[in-house]
Amino acid sequence: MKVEHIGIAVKNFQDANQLFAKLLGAEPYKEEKVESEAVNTSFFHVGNTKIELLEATADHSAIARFIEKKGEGIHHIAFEVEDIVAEMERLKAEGFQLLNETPKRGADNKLVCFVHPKSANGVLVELCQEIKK
Ligand SMILES: CC[C@H](C(=O)O)C(=O)SCCNC(=O)CCNC(=O)[C@H](O)C(C)(C)COP(=O)(O)OP(=O)(O)OC[C@H]1O[C@@H](n2cnc3c(N)ncnc32)[C@H](O)[C@@H]1OP(=O)(O)O
Ligand SMILES: [Co+2]
Repeated sequence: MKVEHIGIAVKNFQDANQLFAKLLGAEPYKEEKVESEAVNTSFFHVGNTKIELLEATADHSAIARFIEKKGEGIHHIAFEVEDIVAEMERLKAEGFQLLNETPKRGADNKLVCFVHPKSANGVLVELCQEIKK
């Protein structure tokens, strides 16, 4: 398992993209709107992992609610898994609370599932499996 990306909740997508481009010395390799999560996302390569910036596109978005409560900042840690269904079964059996019954389509060509922060010491965890072409 490796850290696939670190998700950061931001209020202003353009400003945040410019700031992280300066910080990392590189432009994002991808920008993608994900309607199902009501977010705009951008991705930066950082070594063998990534930074994902997330801006809410609607008030009901998880990112909007997070920023309202906690302000901008680190939102989640995503782990890359080979078989997301098997990992979901394993975590369920270990007593972790999953936030979706089946994998759902995420950004950057992934199937994703989330683990409730209450099950993970206050950290929102995302599992990601690459969708093979
Ligand atoms: C586009 C896909 C992309 C990808 O990589 O593919 C993404 O990463 S999308 C990311 C945005 N989508 C999600 O986060 C979906 C999963 N999240 C959720 O279902 C909710 O955000 C949830 C359940 C984690 C929290 O929901 P909500 O904010 O409505 O509930 P509460 O405010 O009552 O929160 C409950 C409890 O959890 C704490 N909390 C909330 N968010 C986080 C967080 N990101 N990290 C840590 N803790 C979090 C919140 O403070 C509450 O704790 P309490 O002690 O009761 O205050
Ligand atoms: Co993510």
